[in-house]
Amino acid sequence: MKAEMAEKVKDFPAKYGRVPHLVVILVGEDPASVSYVTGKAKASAEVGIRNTTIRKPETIAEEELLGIIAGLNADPEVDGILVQLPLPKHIDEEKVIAAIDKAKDVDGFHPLNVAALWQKQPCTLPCTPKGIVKMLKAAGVEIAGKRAVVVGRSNIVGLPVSKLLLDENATVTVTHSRTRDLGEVTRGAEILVVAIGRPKFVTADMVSEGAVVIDVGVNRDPETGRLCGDVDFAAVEPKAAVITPVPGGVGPMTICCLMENTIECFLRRM
Ligand SMILES: Nc1nc(=O)c2c([nH]1)NC[C@@H]1CN(c3ccc(C(=O)N[C@@H](CCC(=O)O)C(=O)O)cc3)C=[N+]21
Repeated sequence: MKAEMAEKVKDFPAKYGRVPHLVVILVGEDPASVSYVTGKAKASAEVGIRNTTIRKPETIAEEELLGIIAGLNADPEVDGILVQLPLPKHIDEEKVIAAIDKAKDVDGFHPLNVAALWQKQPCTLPCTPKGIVKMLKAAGVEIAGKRAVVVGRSNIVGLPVSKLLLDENATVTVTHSRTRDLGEVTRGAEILVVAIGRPKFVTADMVSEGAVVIDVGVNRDPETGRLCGDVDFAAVEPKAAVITPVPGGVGPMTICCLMENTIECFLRRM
């Protein structure tokens, strides 16, 4: 994907006079957030997208952050705005996301983009759910008619990926912390998407032979301190038809979709 996008972007200066410009706002110094933001800058460079990262201290006032967003909204040379989440507790995340121009919302988190998604109208799709469906298709997984089980009901992954799978005509079950007999439900999955944020939560006994397993988790393994997913990969991989690893699966795909969304926002403005 990155090579294809780079090929396309190469022609943009001649065609449009400039390349797409993504602005990432990072508040505070959480090491995980710093590492994700660095990943986004690196991918931008590979694709030929201009990246500006604005770093602000943890103590920034909500008003100042909203002021920065207003400036970026008004800047004709900014195509995409991403505010790295989570934000410090004194800042209202919903208010900040809603302040971003919907046309520059490369995350697809703006309430108008969310509404458009649920109404099947054209919109910027959230990066992780979009990447998951792309991966399934690229791997030749038929989605229509399949039993898909989503573990987790967050606004950024669980809910939107459920909607996208429904749009692909899967029969979707959304499970969560209050689901009874979770293992029984997940064993019924032909496609299992796990996004709950608990290291190695999904064990081999919860997965049926031949299932397609998508692991959205980004956790630290409490024993080794290494990055790990929500799925116990070593135990589940032998049973799965296909499975995404962590690292090297959904995370990099999310970043690719962010690049794609940035290009789409740019092209809509041209
Ligand atoms: N406004 C906003 N948009 C986001 O898209 C967003 C966010 N806030 N806050 C945090 C989450 C998390 N997220 C990841 C993206 C890529 C990897 C990724 O590429 N991970 C690598 C490993 C990276 C490493 O080694 O730390 C991998 O899985 O192979 C992980 C996590 C985007 N998020």
